[in-house]
Amino acid sequence: MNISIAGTGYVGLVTGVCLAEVGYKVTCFDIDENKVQLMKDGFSPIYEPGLSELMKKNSKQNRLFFTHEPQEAYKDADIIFIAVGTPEQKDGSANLQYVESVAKAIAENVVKDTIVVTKSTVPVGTNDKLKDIIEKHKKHDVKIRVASNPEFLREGTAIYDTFNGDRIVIGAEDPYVIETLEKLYAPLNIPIISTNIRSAEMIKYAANAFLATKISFINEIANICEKVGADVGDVANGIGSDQRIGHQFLRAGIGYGGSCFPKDTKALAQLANHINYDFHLLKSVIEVNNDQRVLLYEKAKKLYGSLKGKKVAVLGLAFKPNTDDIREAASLLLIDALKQEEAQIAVYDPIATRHIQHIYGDTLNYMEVPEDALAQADIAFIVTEWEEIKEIPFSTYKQLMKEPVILDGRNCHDIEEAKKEEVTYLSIGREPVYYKAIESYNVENDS
Ligand SMILES: NC(=O)c1ccc[n+]([C@@H]2O[C@H](COP(=O)([O-])OP(=O)(O)OC[C@H]3O[C@@H](n4cnc5c(N)ncnc54)[C@H](O)[C@@H]3O)[C@@H](O)[C@H]2O)c1
Ligand SMILES: O=c1ccn([C@@H]2O[C@H](COP(=O)(O)OP(=O)(O)O[C@H]3O[C@H](CO)[C@@H](O)[C@H](O)[C@H]3O)[C@@H](O)[C@H]2O)c(=O)[nH]1
Repeated sequence: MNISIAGTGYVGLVTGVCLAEVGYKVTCFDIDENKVQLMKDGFSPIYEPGLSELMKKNSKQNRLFFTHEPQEAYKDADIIFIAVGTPEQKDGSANLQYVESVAKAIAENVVKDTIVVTKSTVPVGTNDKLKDIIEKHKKHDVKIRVASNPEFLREGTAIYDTFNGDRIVIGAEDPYVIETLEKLYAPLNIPIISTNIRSAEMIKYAANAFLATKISFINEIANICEKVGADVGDVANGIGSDQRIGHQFLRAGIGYGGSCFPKDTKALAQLANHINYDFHLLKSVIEVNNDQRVLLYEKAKKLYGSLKGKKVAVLGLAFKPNTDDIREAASLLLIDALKQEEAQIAVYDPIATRHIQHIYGDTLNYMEVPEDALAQADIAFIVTEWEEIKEIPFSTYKQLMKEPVILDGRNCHDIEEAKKEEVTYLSIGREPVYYKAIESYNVENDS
């Protein structure tokens, strides 16, 4: 069975590599020529633990190929996965130009019966549209069948998730398609849920919206905890122990980011809007997240009034650990606000720095180690909970900073430890720890 993948972002490349790993011949196609050359040379264009090794192994064993020629990719394919981006448009809805252009390219190049499977996250009804586009533009008399097969992998654990997913969703109406895809995925040994195409498309948005709802819910509980002397960590543990609720996605913090939750929640709200359904709950989830993302900055403002000229360290730039992705990362909003205030900003991330550098150029100081960012800093912001950032002890902050004022957006440290170590430590949804009154501390305002 020949498999082709259109788009070599996280989803496309990981899917391609994992299917090659279980024995299929896979051709990955991308319109970005440089990216394709990089992959042909054996390098992964994205940071994802374990990916480069599997890429090299399967290329060497002649199961994994890369091309930027659509004809080479599509002509002999039995199954073509569409895995290109569906970014957010100005009004929040999903931009379908990339999936639609893949559909056209498929139509122009296929010469045999093919199943076209959409892995990209697309609004309900898109697969029907793609089928129409293919039918309209196809050059040969071949049968094109379509299926929706949404992807649930997380960045940073994408390979693990692909081999250990909770379920594979196959949305298709044609029994031949269902049977073929069930066979394709059989080596992964993951439960398959078969639905019609529209339900499969909806499952993806509903899953992301539900997880985002859990996060915004716990973040609101956190904000209340701060005001009433409760600890959100204990509360999350207390409610999460109820199996009906579960522990996952109850980590309070500075909101959700990344390439999926922000755009997919907005796209679902827009989808509802288009059918005149007011999705109140989801709109609130988005609003809560927008407020949450500026919380650390607001805490700093309450402490100091103005941040002009303050030396600040931003620890962690990626939207979460184990990825270099900065799409919709909380660090971006924080840096923008700090720049506006004319603070002096030193940033550190184990791997995402170059992407931030691309945006901010020489307006920030880029540090190779976190200690250099902390040296003589007035305030440290913990934005991404990388292991190595979590492991920095309070003693290091004390030793290096002018005065240890730590604003932790990911609740990386223990409150009692902060008290014992005599640092100022403000986190999310937990008791604030103030040490030594900096003259402008405005503790009353914080209550
Ligand atoms: N990133 C994730 O963790 C994740 C997880 C599940 C689902 N998704 C969804 O999967 C889709 C892809 O996301 P991503 O983050 O992997 O994408 P990405 O934005 O990282 O990469 C998309 C790739 O597609 C390529 N491309 C654009 N137009 C093309 C065309 N016509 N033909 C071939 N290649 C083309 C681009 O050059 C790019 O390399 C999105 O719909 C996203 O919502 C993403
Ligand atoms: O308890 C939590 C869990 C996550 N987050 C934040 O939520 C965002 C997303 O995290 P995560 O879900 O781990 O990362 P993604 O790689 O964006 O994966 C999500 O988005 C993908 C793209 O659709 C889906 O495939 C995955 O199933 C879904 O988890 C990040 O900013 C996290 O910091 C929290 O704030 N608290």
